Amino acid sequence: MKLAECLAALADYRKMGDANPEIDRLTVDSRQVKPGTLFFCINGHTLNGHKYAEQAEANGASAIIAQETIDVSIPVIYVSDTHRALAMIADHFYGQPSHHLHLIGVTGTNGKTTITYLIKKIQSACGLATGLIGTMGASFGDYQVSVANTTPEVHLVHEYLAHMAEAGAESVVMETSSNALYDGRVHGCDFNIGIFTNLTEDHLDLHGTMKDYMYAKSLLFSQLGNAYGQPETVKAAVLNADDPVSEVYRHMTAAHVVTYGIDRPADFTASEICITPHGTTFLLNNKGQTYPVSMQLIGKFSVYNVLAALAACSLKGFDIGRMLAAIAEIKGVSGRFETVNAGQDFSVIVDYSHTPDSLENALTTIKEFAKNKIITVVGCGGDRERGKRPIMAKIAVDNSDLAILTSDNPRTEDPESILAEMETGVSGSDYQKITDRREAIRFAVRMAKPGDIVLIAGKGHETYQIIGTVKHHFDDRETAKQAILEKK
Ligand SMILES: CC(=O)N[C@H]1[C@@H](OP(=O)(O)OP(=O)(O)OC[C@H]2O[C@@H](n3ccc(=O)[nH]c3=O)[C@H](O)[C@@H]2O)O[C@H](CO)[C@@H](O)[C@@H]1O[C@H](C)C(=O)N[C@@H](C)C(=O)N[C@H](CCC(=O)O)C(=O)O
Ligand SMILES: Nc1ncnc2c1ncn2[C@@H]1O[C@H](COP(=O)(O)OP(=O)(O)OP(=O)(O)O)[C@@H](O)[C@H]1O
Ligand SMILES: N[C@H](CCC[C@H](N)C(=O)O)C(=O)O
Ligand SMILES: [Mg+2]
Repeated sequence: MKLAECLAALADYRKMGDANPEIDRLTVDSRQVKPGTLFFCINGHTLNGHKYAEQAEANGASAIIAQETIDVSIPVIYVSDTHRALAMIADHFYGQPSHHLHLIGVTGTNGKTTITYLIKKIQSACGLATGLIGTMGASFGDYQVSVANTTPEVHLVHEYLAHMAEAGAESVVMETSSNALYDGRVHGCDFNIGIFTNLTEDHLDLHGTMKDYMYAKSLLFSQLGNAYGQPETVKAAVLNADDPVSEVYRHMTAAHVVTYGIDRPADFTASEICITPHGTTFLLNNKGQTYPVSMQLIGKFSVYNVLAALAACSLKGFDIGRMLAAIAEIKGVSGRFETVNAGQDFSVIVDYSHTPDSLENALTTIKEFAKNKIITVVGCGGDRERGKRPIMAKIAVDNSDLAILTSDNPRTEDPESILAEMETGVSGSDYQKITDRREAIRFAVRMAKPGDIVLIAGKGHETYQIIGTVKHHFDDRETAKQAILEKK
C-alpha cells in the first residue's frame, strides 16, 4: 500500500516531504525495521521511541510517524498521538479484519486464557472456524505465532486477525488485558461479544487503584453495541452476576446483556456442583431447562469459566447438546491445574495461579478432595505489583500444611527482596524459604508422603524463568518430574 493510502486512515497530520513510498509493513520497534517499513515512534512506559528514529532510518525505514520533532532525511508524518495513528493505520492497512469476524474479547483478572480455549473448542466443534489470541500465542490451524504480551500491540492484533480471516477463520476469541484496553492495543477492533470473568487484586502497579483497574476493564463494554450493525449481528456483553462490578459494566454497555453465575440469579447458572480429583459435574440451568454437565476440568472456578463460555457461544444459536459434548472432551488447558505423573504415590499439580484470588481458588479446590497434607510452592513475579506479595504468601501459609516461598520470574528485581516482601504477610516460622525455584520444587517433592498433594503455583505453562532481562529455560512440570524420578 502506498504511504498516501495509509495516511487516508488519519483525520489530521502534517507530512514532511513529497515522497510516496510503497509500505509493506508497520512496526514500533526500530530493531525490526527493513526497507518498506513504516516506523511509528511510540513514547512508551519506559523508553521514548523517538530516540530510535535514526536507527529506523539506518535500517531502511521508508517513512516515520512521529509526535515529537525528529531529525531524519526520510519522509516524516507528524501526528498528535502516534499510538492512535498506529491503530487507525493498522486497521486500514490490514483491511479492517475485525469487521469480517465474529470477534469475542475476554477480560477479567483470572480465567481469560481458559475461557478463550473453551470457546475455541466449543465453536470449532459446532462448525464455526475459530482463531485464538492470548497469553499462549496467536493461532488458527497451521498459523501459530508466539506473543510477547497476552494482548499484543495494536498493529499485531490487526495483522493476526487479517491472517486468520484470510486462512478461513470466521471467528476469533481473544484475551483483552486491562493494560491493553487502557493502552489502546485493541483500538479499531469491532467486538461482537465482550466477556467479563472477575475483578480481584492484580496490576495495581499500572492502574493505581482497584477503581481505575475496574474502569480499564470497562473499556471493553463501553465500546460495545453503540452501532448495532445488521440485525443478525450479535453485540452482547456476557457478565458474571456474582461479581458486583458487573452491575457497573451493565450500565456502561449499549449491547445486549447475558449473565452467568452460581450464587446469584443469572441467565446461565450451575447447581449441584460436585468436584472430584478427576473432574466436576453440575446441573446447568438455562431458560427453565436443566442439563447435566460432566467435565474433566476441576473446581468451582472452572464451572464459572464453562458458564461464561456457554453463555457466549449460545448467542450463536449452537445446539446445547453439541456444546456440552465438546466441553466433556476438554482435558484442560496447559499449565492450568495440570497434574504431573511420574508414577509417584502423591499428587503434583502445576497451576498458573499468580494472583491472590487464583491462588486461594486453587487451594480451596485442592482442599475439597485432599485426604492428606497440602504442600505449596509459590513465588511472586518481579517488576509487577508489589501489594499482592504478602497477601499471596499468607494465602499459601494459611491453606497449606507446608508452604515453600520461592522465586517466580524475578526479572530486574532482587529475588531476596521480593521474598522479604512476601514474608511481611506471614508470621512465625510455619513456612520454608528457598530462593532457587528448582531447589524449592525438589524440596517439596522430597517432603511429600503417600497421598499428599503438592501445588506448584504461579508459572503454569511457562517454559522459562526471567532473571534480570534474560529468559532461562525452566518448566515447573519438567522440574517436578525430574525431582520425582530423583526421589525414587
Ligand atoms: C509496561 C508495559 O505495559 N509495556 C508494554 C508497552 O511497552 P512500551 O511501549 O512502554 O515500550 P518501551 O520499552 O517504553 O519502548 C517505547 C518504544 O520504543 C521502542 N524501541 C525500544 C527500544 C529500541 O531499541 N527500539 C525501539 O524502537 C519500543 O518498541 C516501543 O515502541 O508496549 C509494548 C508493546 O505493546 C509491550 O510489549 C510492553 O509490555 C511489556 C513487555 C510488559 O511486560 N507488559 C505487561 C505489564 C503487560 O502488558 N501484561 C499484560 C497481561 C496482563 C494479564 O494478562 O493479566 C499483557 O497484555 O501482556
Ligand atoms: N474464573 C476463575 N476465577 C478465579 N480463578 C481462576 C479462574 N479461572 C482460572 N483461575 C485461576 O487462575 C489461573 C490463571 O488462569 P488463566 O490463565 O485462565 O487466567 P488469565 O486471566 O488468562 O491470566 P493472565 O492474566 O495471566 O492472562 C489458573 O491457573 C487458575 O488457578
Ligand atoms: N500476565 C501476567 C502473568 C504473570 C505470570 C507470573 N509468572 C509472573 O511472572 O509474575 C503478568 O504479566 O503480570
Ligand atoms: Mg491469560
